[in-house]
Amino acid sequence: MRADRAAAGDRAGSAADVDLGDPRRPWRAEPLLATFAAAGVLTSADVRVAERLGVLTGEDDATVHLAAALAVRAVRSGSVCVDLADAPTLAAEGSPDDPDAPLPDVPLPWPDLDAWTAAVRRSALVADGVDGPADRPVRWVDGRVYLDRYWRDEQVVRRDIDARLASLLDVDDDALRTAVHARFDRPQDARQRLAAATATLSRLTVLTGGPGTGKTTTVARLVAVLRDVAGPDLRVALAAPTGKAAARLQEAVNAELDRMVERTGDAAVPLNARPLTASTIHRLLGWRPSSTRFAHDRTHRLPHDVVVLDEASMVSLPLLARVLDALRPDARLVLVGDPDQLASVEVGAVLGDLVARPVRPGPLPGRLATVLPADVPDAAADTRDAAALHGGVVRLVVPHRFGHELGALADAVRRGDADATLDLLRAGGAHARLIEPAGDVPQDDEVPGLRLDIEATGARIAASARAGDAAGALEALGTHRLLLAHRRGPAGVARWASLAQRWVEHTSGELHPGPWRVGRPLLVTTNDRTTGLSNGDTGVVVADGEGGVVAAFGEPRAPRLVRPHRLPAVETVHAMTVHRAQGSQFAFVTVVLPPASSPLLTRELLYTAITRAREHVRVVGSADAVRAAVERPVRRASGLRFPR
Ligand SMILES: Nc1ncnc2c1ncn2[C@@H]1O[C@H](COP(=O)(O)OP(=O)(O)OP(=O)(O)O)[C@@H](O)[C@H]1O
Repeated sequence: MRADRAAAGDRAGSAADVDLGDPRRPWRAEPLLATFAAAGVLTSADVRVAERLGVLTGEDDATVHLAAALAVRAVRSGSVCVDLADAPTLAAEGSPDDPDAPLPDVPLPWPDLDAWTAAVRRSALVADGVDGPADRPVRWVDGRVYLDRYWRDEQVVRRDIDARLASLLDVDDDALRTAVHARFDRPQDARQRLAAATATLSRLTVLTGGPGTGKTTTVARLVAVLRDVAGPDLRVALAAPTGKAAARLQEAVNAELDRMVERTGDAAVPLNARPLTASTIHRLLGWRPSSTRFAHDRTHRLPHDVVVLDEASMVSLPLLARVLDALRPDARLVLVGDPDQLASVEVGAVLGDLVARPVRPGPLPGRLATVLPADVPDAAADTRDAAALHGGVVRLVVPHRFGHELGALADAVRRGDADATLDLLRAGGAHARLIEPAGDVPQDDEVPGLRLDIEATGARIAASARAGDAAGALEALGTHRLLLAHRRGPAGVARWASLAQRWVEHTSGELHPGPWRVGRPLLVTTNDRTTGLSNGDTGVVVADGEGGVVAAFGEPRAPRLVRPHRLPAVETVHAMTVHRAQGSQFAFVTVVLPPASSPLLTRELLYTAITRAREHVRVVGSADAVRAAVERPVRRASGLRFPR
């Protein structure tokens, strides 16, 4: 029906009226854009921005407006740009930010690609090519259409990173070799040695690996190597995209440094200013609530000699561009993360791009071969990892923590092997399990084990919370977590969280009725300077032993206690989205998958969900849904994977 209305508008040759009841749809738009909006490909905002840009630049060609609107849509769905040749396929896959929107069900009037490209390139709205004018809002480069500001961020990243890789720092090979072998002395440490040597020699290191492959351990020890080689006063910054990830990084790095001191003695670890602190990337850059700019930028660089960014898969393209702007050209940047996980909720999949992009041959592999000849991947046997070294990419491959089955399962998903994934899930065993519901969406009585786990976790949390044992309550909070792809709908957080709440209350009863019920699991939903709590932090309300209550957050080993009246906005957390859970791990994870048709169901989503589990994962979903997820890698368009 929407398409009929648009077609009617088309015939009239004037602005079309489209679905007045739906706020996402423009109620008046030019016919071509109205048709795409009616089909759910564009939203009202996409159309409005494109039409406005047309007015400002005097461009009245509707196909150019369509390209601009698709560039806005691309950003909304996490892509940096839209490839015009690919646009029809992408549109047919539905809208990732509105999974409930229907897929286009009528053939859409896509312009002829050659004519469309020619119109875009000669438009006054568009800068044509890398050398096109700097004052146009949209840019076309090799078939890709960008909103210009994202193209500029992409250029910052591309140019800065290429410059970083073009030359090496002045380091004494013998000192480096000695330090690296001293800090990583086991045979299985080969890749970790390589990472530490890369971080010392190169101004860019990309340290990747699946869960438990030793990334954080490597960060701690490479800081020690750097200080051994470059001097104890080296200024090191540790940062992560979220407060929770930063807290985890700080804890893990300092614990590893303590272990090193235990092993080798304080004198052998010249680590000034220990313990090291970690912050969010925003805080490191000097985020100011009243400004759109960070305190540190090209004109006021960060003082650090080394910046380590953990959980780099969650870093957006614009944020990495701001980090590179703020970093001194001679400072080292170490990006650490797992590129197979879900990318940033904002624009870009920059870690994945840096791992996948073709790089020019650089000096690093040759130098590493001199320093650590036995540890450099063999170009004949390990082509991919050997070539990646030119880009500063070191991949850790030995899982040290993961249970055997969980590692194999995560690997099958990562490789896109749906049959192997289903076989491993169906084989059951101690670490993984598949529960296949009768219908498209699981009903609560189809997962009795889930109810028992949620009740048991709730009871453990409540028992510790009642006893005033904050560490025990936080420990119990990490026992089991229910994860979902969607926020709303039958397979969404809202429905499953309220079910979980009913189950928990059913067993434990209302201990202390009201908002600060003892044992209530909390999720912080905003950043708060006063308490230092960040969006995504989780905690528990515990008894304070004096008849009152206090909320406990952070790591069980060092709980942070905050009185309820000082808390920022919080929610009860019985279930969360997979996105939210990124950067956290739980002993036991249950993930409820949406129907196979959901555009949110992707390989990265399933991989991220599975790898949140330390011991066991239960996947609730149809075989079709598992297959759809494994076979659908997220496609985020970006120019970084191309030569220019
Ligand atoms: N070379 C090694 N040999 C043996 N054990 C190691 C090695 N490197 C790390 N480990 C151990 O493996 C476990 C996981 O290491 P670590 O936490 O550094 O991994 P990670 O990749 O950061 O994991 P995640 O991404 O899941 O946080 C730790 O217990 C650590 O002590």
